[in-house]
Amino acid sequence: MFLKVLIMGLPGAGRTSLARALSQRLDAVYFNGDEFRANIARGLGLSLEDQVEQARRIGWLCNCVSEAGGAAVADLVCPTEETRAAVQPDFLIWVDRVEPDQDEDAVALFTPPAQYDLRVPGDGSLEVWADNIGALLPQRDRNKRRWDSWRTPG
Ligand SMILES: Nc1ncnc2c1ncn2[C@@H]1O[C@H](COP(=O)(O)OS(=O)(=O)O)[C@@H](OP(=O)(O)O)[C@H]1O
Ligand SMILES: Nc1ncnc2c1ncn2[C@@H]1O[C@H](COP(=O)(O)OP(=O)(O)O)[C@@H](O)[C@H]1O
Repeated sequence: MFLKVLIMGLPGAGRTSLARALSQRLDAVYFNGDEFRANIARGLGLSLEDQVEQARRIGWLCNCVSEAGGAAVADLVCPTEETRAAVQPDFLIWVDRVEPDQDEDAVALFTPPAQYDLRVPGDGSLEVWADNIGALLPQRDRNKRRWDSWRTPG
Protein backbone atom coordinates (compact mmCIF):
# COMPACT_ATOMS: atom_id res chain seq x y z
CA MET A 1 0.00 0.00 0.00
CA PHE A 2 1.23 3.50 -0.82
CA LEU A 3 0.09 5.92 1.80
CA LYS A 4 1.29 8.77 3.96
CA VAL A 5 -0.79 9.22 7.10
CA LEU A 6 -0.45 12.15 9.51
CA ILE A 7 -1.88 11.84 13.03
CA MET A 8 -1.95 15.26 14.67
CA GLY A 9 -3.40 16.89 17.77
CA LEU A 10 -2.52 18.62 21.01
CA PRO A 11 0.22 17.29 23.29
CA GLY A 12 -1.25 14.41 25.30
CA ALA A 13 -4.24 13.98 22.97
CA GLY A 14 -3.45 10.32 22.25
CA ARG A 15 -1.64 10.62 18.90
CA THR A 16 1.17 8.26 19.82
CA SER A 17 -1.16 5.59 21.19
CA LEU A 18 -3.24 5.65 18.02
CA ALA A 19 -0.22 5.84 15.71
CA ARG A 20 1.46 2.81 17.27
CA ALA A 21 -1.75 0.75 17.05
CA LEU A 22 -2.50 1.86 13.49
CA SER A 23 1.00 1.38 12.11
CA GLN A 24 0.97 -2.22 13.38
CA ARG A 25 -2.28 -2.87 11.57
CA LEU A 26 -1.05 -1.27 8.34
CA ASP A 27 2.42 -2.76 8.59
CA ALA A 28 3.57 0.83 8.17
CA VAL A 29 6.83 2.58 8.92
CA TYR A 30 6.11 4.78 11.93
CA PHE A 31 7.75 8.14 12.65
CA ASN A 32 7.12 9.48 16.14
CA GLY A 33 7.63 13.23 16.60
CA ASP A 34 9.49 12.96 19.91
CA GLU A 35 11.86 10.25 18.63
CA PHE A 36 12.39 12.18 15.41
CA ARG A 37 13.32 15.30 17.41
CA ALA A 38 15.79 13.29 19.47
CA ASN A 39 17.53 11.98 16.35
CA ILE A 40 16.94 13.38 12.87
CA ALA A 41 15.74 16.79 14.05
CA ARG A 42 18.16 17.28 16.93
CA GLY A 43 18.64 20.98 17.54
CA LEU A 44 15.21 22.02 16.38
CA GLY A 45 13.05 23.70 19.01
CA LEU A 46 9.40 24.60 19.31
CA SER A 47 9.39 27.88 17.39
CA LEU A 48 6.92 27.87 14.51
CA GLU A 49 9.80 27.91 12.05
CA ASP A 50 11.35 24.83 13.67
CA GLN A 51 8.03 23.01 13.86
CA VAL A 52 7.56 23.59 10.12
CA GLU A 53 11.07 22.26 9.47
CA GLN A 54 10.41 19.22 11.68
CA ALA A 55 7.18 18.59 9.74
CA ARG A 56 8.92 19.00 6.37
CA ARG A 57 11.63 16.48 7.30
CA ILE A 58 9.13 13.89 8.50
CA GLY A 59 7.02 14.45 5.40
CA TRP A 60 10.03 13.92 3.16
CA LEU A 61 10.93 10.65 4.86
CA CYS A 62 7.33 9.47 4.58
CA ASN A 63 7.55 10.19 0.86
CA CYS A 64 10.60 7.94 0.61
CA VAL A 65 8.66 5.12 2.25
CA SER A 66 5.63 5.63 0.09
CA GLU A 67 7.68 5.89 -3.12
CA ALA A 68 9.17 2.52 -2.21
CA GLY A 69 5.67 1.07 -2.00
CA GLY A 70 5.16 1.20 1.74
CA ALA A 71 2.80 2.93 4.12
CA ALA A 72 4.11 5.61 6.47
CA VAL A 73 2.47 6.93 9.63
CA ALA A 74 3.75 10.12 11.30
CA ASP A 75 2.58 11.52 14.61
CA LEU A 76 3.21 15.17 15.33
CA VAL A 77 1.46 17.97 17.20
CA CYS A 78 1.33 20.02 13.96
CA PRO A 79 -0.37 22.98 15.67
CA THR A 80 -0.85 25.16 12.58
CA GLU A 81 -2.00 24.89 8.96
CA GLU A 82 1.56 25.67 7.87
CA THR A 83 2.96 22.69 9.76
CA ARG A 84 0.27 20.41 8.35
CA ALA A 85 0.99 21.66 4.84
CA ALA A 86 4.69 20.95 5.35
CA VAL A 87 3.92 17.24 5.89
CA GLN A 88 1.56 17.07 2.88
CA PRO A 89 -0.27 13.95 4.04
CA ASP A 90 -2.47 11.75 1.87
CA PHE A 91 -4.68 11.16 4.89
CA LEU A 92 -4.90 13.46 7.91
CA ILE A 93 -6.27 12.19 11.23
CA TRP A 94 -7.03 14.77 13.91
CA VAL A 95 -7.07 13.38 17.45
CA ASP A 96 -9.41 15.93 18.97
CA ARG A 97 -8.89 15.43 22.68
CA VAL A 98 -7.77 17.95 25.30
CA GLU A 99 -6.03 16.60 28.37
CA PRO A 100 -7.65 17.85 31.61
CA ASP A 101 -4.38 19.53 32.69
CA GLN A 102 -3.47 20.74 29.21
CA ASP A 103 -0.90 23.53 29.01
CA GLU A 104 -2.77 26.73 28.11
CA ASP A 105 0.00 28.01 25.84
CA ALA A 106 -0.21 24.86 23.70
CA VAL A 107 -3.97 25.30 23.37
CA ALA A 108 -3.55 28.98 22.44
CA LEU A 109 -1.04 28.14 19.70
CA PHE A 110 -3.15 25.32 18.29
CA THR A 111 -5.34 25.98 15.25
CA PRO A 112 -7.86 23.18 14.62
CA PRO A 113 -7.42 21.87 11.07
CA ALA A 114 -9.76 23.36 8.47
CA GLN A 115 -9.34 20.19 6.40
CA TYR A 116 -9.01 16.67 7.69
CA ASP A 117 -9.98 13.19 6.58
CA LEU A 118 -10.96 11.86 9.98
CA ARG A 119 -11.58 13.34 13.43
CA VAL A 120 -11.04 10.99 16.35
CA PRO A 121 -12.92 12.33 19.39
CA GLY A 122 -11.76 11.97 22.99
CA ASP A 123 -14.22 9.25 23.92
CA GLY A 124 -14.02 5.74 22.60
CA SER A 125 -11.23 3.23 22.41
CA LEU A 126 -8.16 4.06 20.32
CA GLU A 127 -7.72 0.32 19.65
CA VAL A 128 -11.20 0.25 18.08
CA TRP A 129 -10.39 3.38 16.06
CA ALA A 130 -7.16 1.73 14.91
CA ASP A 131 -9.11 -1.37 13.82
CA ASN A 132 -11.59 0.71 11.84
CA ILE A 133 -9.03 3.02 10.24
CA GLY A 134 -6.75 0.08 9.49
CA ALA A 135 -9.60 -1.56 7.58
CA LEU A 136 -10.56 1.65 5.75
CA LEU A 137 -7.20 2.95 4.59
CA PRO A 138 -6.03 0.17 2.29
CA GLN A 139 -9.09 0.90 0.12
CA ARG A 140 -8.10 4.49 -0.34
CA ASP A 141 -6.88 5.43 -3.81
CA ARG A 142 -3.59 7.19 -3.42
CA ASN A 143 -4.14 9.11 -6.65
CA LYS A 144 -7.19 10.84 -5.25
CA ARG A 145 -5.22 13.13 -3.00
CA ARG A 146 -7.01 16.00 -1.39
CA TRP A 147 -3.82 17.78 -0.49
CA ASP A 148 -2.46 18.58 -3.96
CA SER A 149 -3.46 22.19 -3.64
CA TRP A 150 -1.47 22.66 -0.49
CA ARG A 151 1.62 24.75 -0.93
CA THR A 152 4.91 23.61 0.47
CA PRO A 153 5.98 26.50 2.68
CA GLY A 154 9.11 28.05 1.39
N1 LIG B 1 2.94 24.44 21.68
C1 LIG B 1 3.51 23.56 22.50
N2 LIG B 1 3.57 23.83 23.79
C2 LIG B 1 4.15 22.97 24.63
N3 LIG B 1 4.72 21.81 24.25
C3 LIG B 1 4.67 21.51 22.96
C4 LIG B 1 4.07 22.37 22.03
N4 LIG B 1 4.18 21.79 20.81
C5 LIG B 1 4.84 20.64 21.01
N5 LIG B 1 5.14 20.49 22.30
C6 LIG B 1 5.90 19.41 22.92
O1 LIG B 1 6.84 18.90 21.97
C7 LIG B 1 6.66 17.50 21.88
C8 LIG B 1 6.94 17.02 20.47
O2 LIG B 1 6.21 17.74 19.52
P1 LIG B 1 6.22 17.12 18.06
O3 LIG B 1 7.62 17.13 17.52
O4 LIG B 1 5.53 15.81 18.08
O5 LIG B 1 5.32 18.03 17.18
S1 LIG B 1 5.54 19.47 16.60
O6 LIG B 1 6.87 19.65 16.06
O7 LIG B 1 5.29 20.36 17.74
O8 LIG B 1 4.51 19.58 15.57
C9 LIG B 1 5.25 17.24 22.37
O9 LIG B 1 5.23 16.03 23.04
P2 LIG B 1 4.08 14.97 22.92
O10 LIG B 1 2.77 15.62 22.63
O11 LIG B 1 4.11 14.26 24.21
O12 LIG B 1 4.51 14.09 21.78
C10 LIG B 1 5.00 18.33 23.38
O13 LIG B 1 5.43 17.92 24.64
N1 LIG C 1 -8.88 8.72 24.64
C1 LIG C 1 -8.12 8.72 25.75
N2 LIG C 1 -8.71 8.71 26.98
C2 LIG C 1 -7.97 8.74 28.09
N3 LIG C 1 -6.61 8.75 28.12
C3 LIG C 1 -5.99 8.75 26.94
C4 LIG C 1 -6.69 8.74 25.69
N4 LIG C 1 -5.79 8.76 24.70
C5 LIG C 1 -4.58 8.77 25.30
N5 LIG C 1 -4.70 8.75 26.63
C6 LIG C 1 -3.59 8.77 27.59
O1 LIG C 1 -3.01 10.05 27.50
C7 LIG C 1 -1.58 9.92 27.62
C8 LIG C 1 -0.92 10.55 26.40
O2 LIG C 1 -1.16 9.72 25.29
P1 LIG C 1 -0.19 9.77 24.03
O3 LIG C 1 -0.69 8.77 23.06
O4 LIG C 1 1.24 9.66 24.46
O5 LIG C 1 -0.49 11.25 23.52
P2 LIG C 1 0.31 12.22 22.53
O6 LIG C 1 1.15 11.36 21.66
O7 LIG C 1 -0.78 12.91 21.79
O8 LIG C 1 1.11 13.14 23.40
C9 LIG C 1 -1.27 8.45 27.79
O9 LIG C 1 -1.13 8.19 29.17
C10 LIG C 1 -2.49 7.78 27.23
O10 LIG C 1 -2.73 6.52 27.82
